[in-house]
Amino acid sequence: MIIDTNISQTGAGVMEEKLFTYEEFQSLIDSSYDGIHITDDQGVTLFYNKACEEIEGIEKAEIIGRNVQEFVDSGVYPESITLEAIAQGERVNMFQNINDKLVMASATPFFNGDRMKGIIVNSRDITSLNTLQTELEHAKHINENYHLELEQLKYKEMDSDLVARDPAMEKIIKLVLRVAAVKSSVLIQGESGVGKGIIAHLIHKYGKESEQPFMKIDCGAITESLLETELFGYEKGAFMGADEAGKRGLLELADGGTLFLDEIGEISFSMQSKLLSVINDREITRVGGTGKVPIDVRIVAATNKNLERMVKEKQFREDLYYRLNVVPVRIPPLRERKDDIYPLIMKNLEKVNEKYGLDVEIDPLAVDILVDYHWPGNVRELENMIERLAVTASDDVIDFEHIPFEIKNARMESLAFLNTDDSYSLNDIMADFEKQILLNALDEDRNVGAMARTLKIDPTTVRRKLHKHGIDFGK
Ligand SMILES: Nc1ncnc2c1ncn2[C@@H]1O[C@H](COP(=O)(O)OP(=O)(O)OP(=O)(O)O)[C@@H](O)[C@H]1O
Repeated sequence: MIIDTNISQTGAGVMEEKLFTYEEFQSLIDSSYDGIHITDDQGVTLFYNKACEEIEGIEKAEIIGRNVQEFVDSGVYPESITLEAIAQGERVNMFQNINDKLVMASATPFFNGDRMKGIIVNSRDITSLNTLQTELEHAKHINENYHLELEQLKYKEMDSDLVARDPAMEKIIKLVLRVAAVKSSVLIQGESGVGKGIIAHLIHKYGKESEQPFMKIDCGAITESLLETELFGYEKGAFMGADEAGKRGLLELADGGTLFLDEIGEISFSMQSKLLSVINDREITRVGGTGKVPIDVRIVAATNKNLERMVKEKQFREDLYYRLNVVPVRIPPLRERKDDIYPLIMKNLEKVNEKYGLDVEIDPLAVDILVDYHWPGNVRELENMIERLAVTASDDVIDFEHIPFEIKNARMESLAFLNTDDSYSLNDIMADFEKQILLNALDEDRNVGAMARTLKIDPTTVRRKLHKHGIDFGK
């Protein structure tokens, strides 16, 4: 028992067993939260409840007795689920955009024997569900960001010496905090003095193994045989002059923690193979020994060389490169993160003042010039420069005249182009400017692709312009 097979527009004979009067039935379906829309087998509306009025924005009086096709024709319905169910002779489900709402609808034919008598459509406004889901996702996103920001606040408090004010550097810190949480190998690339060492420390410090040892070795600073014994250790009597008791290598000493391989681009091919076996097998053999010692170390490597190019030129093993470069971190040179320069100047001035018991200040014009400078030696050069300026400044103020000629000159050179004389045409000035800009963007690697990205022009144009200005750019 629900709907009389003699269902009609007037509602006469609605209930088979007269459990409800027509009015009772009407108020029953009106109390439904879902929209209920009943039509005959042609799509003419017989019932239309209150929820439908709210969802679809159509008044009952307007729709009763009319064919739903009219509402499709007038654009109220994008398409009619009722007509679709009539055409198919079976239930149809659909999501529809009606009345600026997202509506989930289901149209079910009802029959008298084999003969279709009409269609009943149930509809539900799921806009709010959708909004809720979006809000939930948004909240999750905010939550993640808060988490990261909290981490960053924590790092700012703990690493008050580390400057990362520029958005480029902030991005790196976010990445570093993420990779710190997992044990993947990290390859840090960047010019000399950009802070690769400081970032390697940060990865260890924020990792789960921060209580475990952090060991560092500069692979470029020692001979191959020394590097081998330093890394792998040796058994007693392994070679002449060896320590009687043998020695544990850094890979063993860093067990459970981090081994920082600085200047990884400097290691020989045979050393590369040995390192690759260690990473693959997670065990080592000491020099002069035969036994295997298991190790569990996170490898962080750094280089100022272009390892990718070295791989292409067969100077670095490709398999080792991929093993090390699981998470690549590229630290931009200081000239590409100008927002860091001012805080670095102030921080270093404060450090030098404290170290030598000084009270030196810096004149704003001097700051301007230092911020404008392209710092080829990056943060290390800046640190040294501030120390030098602070300890030699007369009257406790670093002034314009204290700034070394080469730094002032770099700025003057660029300004000089603006001083035209009769023989100097606009084209000459522009050409000189262009050349200077190209020279500034030219990195140690002479990488045309990187230059193109920095200058936001295509590599062919970079090549053409370098050629035009007679700048040597390798390949
Ligand atoms: N973001 C920074 N904030 C504060 N000091 C920094 C920052 N980056 C680098 N430094 C300082 O600059 C100096 C050089 O940094 P670091 O040795 O980490 O550079 P690097 O890239 O490893 O250099 P290299 O390639 O020559 O080994 C260090 O004294 C370091 O403390």
